[in-house]
Amino acid sequence: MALIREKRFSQMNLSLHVPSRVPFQDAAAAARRQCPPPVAAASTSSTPASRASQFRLADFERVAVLGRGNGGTVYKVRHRETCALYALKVQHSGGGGELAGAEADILSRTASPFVVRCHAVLPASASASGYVALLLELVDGGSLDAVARRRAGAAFPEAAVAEVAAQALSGLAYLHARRVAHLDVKPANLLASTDGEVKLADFGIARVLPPRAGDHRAPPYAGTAAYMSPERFDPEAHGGRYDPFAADVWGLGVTVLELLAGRITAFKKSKMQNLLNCVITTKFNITNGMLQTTDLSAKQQGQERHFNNLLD
Ligand SMILES: Nc1ncnc2c1ncn2[C@@H]1O[C@H](COP(=O)(O)OP(=O)(O)OP(=O)(O)O)[C@@H](O)[C@H]1O
Repeated sequence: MALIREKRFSQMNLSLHVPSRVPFQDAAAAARRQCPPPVAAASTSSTPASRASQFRLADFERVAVLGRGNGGTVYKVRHRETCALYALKVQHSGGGGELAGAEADILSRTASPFVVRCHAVLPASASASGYVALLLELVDGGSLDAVARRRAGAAFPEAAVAEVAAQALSGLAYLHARRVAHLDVKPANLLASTDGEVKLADFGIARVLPPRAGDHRAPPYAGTAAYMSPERFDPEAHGGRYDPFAADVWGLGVTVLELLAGRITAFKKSKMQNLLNCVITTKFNITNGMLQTTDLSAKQQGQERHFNNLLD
């Protein structure tokens, strides 16, 4: 419970120490530059995260702060040479370096339109000692949490939630097929673009799990309590085991309910499963808490972008 309290407390206090100075120029310098209209670097770029040596922090100038979390600060940055826009997640070395490395390691295994892309890991250098930064694809609409806050508690239209659910499930299906469990699925970790794309982000506590059937021993307690399934919230009462993949589906279920209701609601497991199966319009299917998919591509082609107007 102490860990739960610690996590809840840290979630309330989003102004935890993050570096106030990072070694790249700020918006004033950016404004002096002659750049064409800003474009985000292509999410389908062939730049793998492992080619980190191509980029240095000094290659970027800061445009704005996109968000702050427990892991660090995320900046909107512009590449000086190409003027391409990125998100730069800067983490402090007090444990953050290791975490950023794990996050980068997982992101470097992924190349899905439904998962935020990591273009490079920018390691600490002599001039930037203590900082580790992930150079991420910029998702220009921000998190669904922020979108929901702008709507001041108004529920999302069902068609928009269906679209969010379908894309998030596509991301989870992709990850789970590679044995990656996200473990922190919630509106704050789903990013939306003004083009209507939804992407899973923040792999700070994600895990690559060994190929083994059945339940896994519960990973160390981490995540966001409100989005945890009962067996994850209290593993001891469930034999110390839960399925991390089913836990992701649960987190998405709570997310869907929250977007539909405009707040977190109480529910039973069966209700969650029925709700997800009703709201999703693709061939996804939730059976016994697990995500089943068939013929992803056929359904993806038919997706509509219902929630675009929410981002205005
Ligand atoms: N690629 C991105 N494009 C646009 N905005 C982003 C991007 N990545 C993160 N953000 C913004 O920054 C915020 C914090 O990012 P993120 O969740 O990755 O940080 P964190 O420190 O790991 O957070 P947490 O404390 O929830 O674990 C997000 O909620 C979002 O608003």
